[in-house]
Parts: sequence; C-alpha cells; structure tokens
Amino acid sequence: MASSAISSRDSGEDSSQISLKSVREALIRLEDSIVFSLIERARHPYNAPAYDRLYLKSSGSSLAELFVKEAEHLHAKAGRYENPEEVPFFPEDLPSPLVPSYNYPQVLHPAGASVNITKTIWNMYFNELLPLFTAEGDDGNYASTLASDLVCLQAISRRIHYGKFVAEVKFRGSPLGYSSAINNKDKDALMRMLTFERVEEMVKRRVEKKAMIFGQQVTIEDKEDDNVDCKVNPSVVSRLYGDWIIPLTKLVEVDYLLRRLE
Ligand SMILES: C=C(O[C@@H]1C=C(C(=O)O)C=C[C@H]1O)C(=O)O
Repeated sequence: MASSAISSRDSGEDSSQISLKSVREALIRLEDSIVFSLIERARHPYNAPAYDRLYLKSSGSSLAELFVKEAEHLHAKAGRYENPEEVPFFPEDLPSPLVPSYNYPQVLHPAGASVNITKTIWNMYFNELLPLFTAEGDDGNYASTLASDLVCLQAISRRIHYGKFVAEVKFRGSPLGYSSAINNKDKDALMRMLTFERVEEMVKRRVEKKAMIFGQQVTIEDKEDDNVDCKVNPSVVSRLYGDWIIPLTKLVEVDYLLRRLE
C-alpha cells in the first residue's frame, strides 16, 4: 500500500482528487513508520548529553539541533522538501535541490499549504514523548540515538502535517458548512465539524496493537506465553497518539481551514 494519498506517479488518475478513504489509508500506513521508529529509538536510553546545549562547548547548539539541521541540508539537496507532505524543522538557509523538479500534484490550497507546527512538534517530542518511552541512562551512542530521533521526528511530523490533506478533503466534502465557520473564524465549530471520535478511538486501539505485535521478540518456537515483553510499551504508544499526535493533527486541520478561503 502506498504511504501517500497524493503522490501517485503514473496512476492514470486525476491526482488532485483525493478521498477521505485514501487519506486515512495513508495515515494508517504512517502508523507503522511511527511505531517502528519508536521501537528503534527505545533501543537506547534517554542519553541526555545529546540534547544538552552545554555538551558541545563552543557551538551554542545541542548535538540534536546540529544533527537534524545538517541532515535536513542533505535531504533538501536530494529534493525531500519539494514534496508537499514534507516539512523541515529548520527551513532557514536550506540549500536548493540538486535534482530536477518532480511535478507533485497540487492538492492543497496555497495559503493553507504553509501551515507549519514543527516548533511545537520539536518541543513535544523532546520534552514530553522521549522521557516517556526511553529508559533513564546513558550508553554513549549519541550518533545512532540521534539518527533514530530524526526518523521519529520526520515520521511524526509527516503524520501531523498530513492534517492539511485531511482538512482539504473535508472542506471539499462540505464547502458551505466549513465556509461559514471559516468566515466567522470559529475555531471551536471547525474543531467540532472535523472531529470523528469513533475514528480516533480506533486509531488509538490499532497503534496499541501494532506496538504489541511489532515489538514482540520473534522466536522459532511457538510459545504459549501471552505475557510478552514489548520493545516499546503499547499503552505508551496509544497515549502518544491520544495526548499529542491526534490533537496536533487536528490543530493543523483547524489552522489549514482558517486559511482555506484566503
Ligand atoms: C485525521 C482525521 O481527523 C480527526 C483526527 C483524527 C486523527 O488524528 O487520527 C481522527 C479523526 C478525526 O477526529 C480523520 O478524520 O481521519
């Protein structure tokens, strides 16, 4: 299954047409990336020096900031941020792509396309999430720890910013209803209109199950023991979604809709 609802190269379909079903399928596929990335990061303990600005004495930045900035420079050269689904954490001074441009389908409304909550995601990831799913301690492997952090951040950010596509589909499904709330700048009404509690409950239960299945020790022998030790705590993954990933996706949806008629 494709992880994107829009970049359907050679599909023969009009790729500016997206459906709530295809967008939700993309979100489900992104759950796999997020759960696997958390499992990888959880191999290492918290590793505080990687995030401490005093650790790299002369630079004034943390190793994490330097790592993500430099990685984004490389990814920008390879064309990563030409894709409207990708949002850099440090957009300042990114180099131009070295690759020829690819004609991504233009699905989003231009004003809404610029919604960017990477600063909120950054703070949430390092201050709230990381301490919840990593063990205390320091194993010295900061480079591989940060490589895993980068993959987590990119997957989580992509999922949350996918809220723009969700909002676009919902707007197209009910332009009149949404337009009056947008014109009144009524964030609460927008939030009510775009919320599907039953879907959110399913998402939380599904990611919990994925964490349980993907995080098992796989052995050759069949074991009777249901009491499996998971590599990342399934109830923590469900909480990450319930407390942060879903609310921030909805925040992106509201921000996008507020700009939808500009
Ligand atoms: C993303 C959607 O919008 C909202 C956010 C959800 C989520 O982040 O998983 C789920 C349902 C909605 O309340 C959607 O409708 O699929």
